[in-house]
Amino acid sequence: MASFNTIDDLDDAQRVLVRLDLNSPVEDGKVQDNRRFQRHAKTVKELAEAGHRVVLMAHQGRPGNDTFVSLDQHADILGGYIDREIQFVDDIYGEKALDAIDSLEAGEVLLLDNTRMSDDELPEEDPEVKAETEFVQTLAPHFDAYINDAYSAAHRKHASLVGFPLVLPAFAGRVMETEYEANTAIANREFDGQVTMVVGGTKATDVIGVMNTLGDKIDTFCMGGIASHLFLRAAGYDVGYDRHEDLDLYDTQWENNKEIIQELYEERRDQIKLPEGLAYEDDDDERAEHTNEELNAADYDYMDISEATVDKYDPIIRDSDAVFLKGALGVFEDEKFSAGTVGAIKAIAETDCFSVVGGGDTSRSIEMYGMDENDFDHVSIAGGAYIRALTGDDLPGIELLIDAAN
Ligand SMILES: Nc1ncnc2c1ncn2[C@@H]1O[C@H](COP(=O)(O)OP(=O)(O)OP(=O)(O)O)[C@@H](O)[C@H]1O
Ligand SMILES: O=C(O)[C@H](O)COP(=O)(O)O
Repeated sequence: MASFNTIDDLDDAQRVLVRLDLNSPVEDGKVQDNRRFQRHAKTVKELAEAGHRVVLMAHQGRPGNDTFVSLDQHADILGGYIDREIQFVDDIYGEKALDAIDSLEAGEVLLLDNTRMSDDELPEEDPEVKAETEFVQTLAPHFDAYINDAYSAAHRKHASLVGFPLVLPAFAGRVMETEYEANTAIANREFDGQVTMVVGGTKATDVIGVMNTLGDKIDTFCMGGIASHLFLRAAGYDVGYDRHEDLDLYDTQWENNKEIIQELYEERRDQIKLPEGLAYEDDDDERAEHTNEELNAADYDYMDISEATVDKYDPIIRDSDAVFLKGALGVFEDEKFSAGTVGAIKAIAETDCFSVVGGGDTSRSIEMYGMDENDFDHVSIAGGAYIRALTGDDLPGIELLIDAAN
């Protein structure tokens, strides 16, 4: 396996700039604690205890979304995991940020504000272009080393991820190391028996990517979440349309992908298991269900797969030698709509198979519903990056760390 330098290779008493992925669900303006904080805390704690001056960068949401918030709450949550204060500055590379960076003492930790508040961060561009941005050029001279711990964002060519490795000595953090090793090993692994992929969540392109690339390696796809609605629509059912102007879950994804969804559905009909029905909230705020024939996209938001679908997927999972899950099968954050996700995850946990659960949001369901990370071979805090690793795609953020080591 190709390799990179890690924090074991750092010189003593360095000024380190560390990229984490603390991108989290936000409910009513409140950032929700999750496994990303817990995992990254290990890297931060180790660096601080070793006496480095530690400056952290991370993103949250995207401009225009209601999850696009400042990182002040993130500093408190992360600090709780490492039992030391994490200072926060509401600036990224302006005078305020540079003053705070330069006054840091050995062993102290400072979090800069949401990297996506800088116009230099988001457009996906080549590393050489990102390295020339004001963002990178202003911050880099204040540091001895750059550490990338953001495996789950390594598929993005953003300034904080691909610009710095060209101008500073670059190292991998502990999360980067662990996820890279686990996901690369998984991508190359062969299984004797049945291999099942349970796919859900909100990002249809992730699901399509996996089906296209791994279609011959995976025996069965059990479908839930938004992607299942789009495939049900390809199968002729009345579902997968946007009902809310402010929530673009379906129409754009359908417009951009309809040919490929229809083609995949035709070509792989035996492999693709679709829901038998979907659940919605009735007038008494209770869970109710429609069979596929009863689906009515004009009047209902469908938020989970039906109980009959849970029963259909259960034996498929239990008969498998390997199960990969990416994305939730329903809106598990609301207990009423957790049956699909919890049913699948419980069946995986109880089966003696090789199992991987992936997805930043999805992996939260494990603790929420009383299960344990140790019930699975690997729980990845990455979503898009995990999918790309499974399909063998290179992750630019990691390629640059490998280049830096050679
Ligand atoms: N029918 C549905 N309607 C609306 N949201 C849904 C539905 N089914 C699943 N979801 C949502 O999908 C989310 C999880 O999937 P998502 O695509 O965000 O991937 P993820 O697992 O968090 O990976 P990533 O790290 O890429 O974000 C959950 O928060 C869940 O509420
Ligand atoms: O949560 C994620 O999957 C990563 O942080 C990447 O976020 P993005 O999909 O908004 O680029």
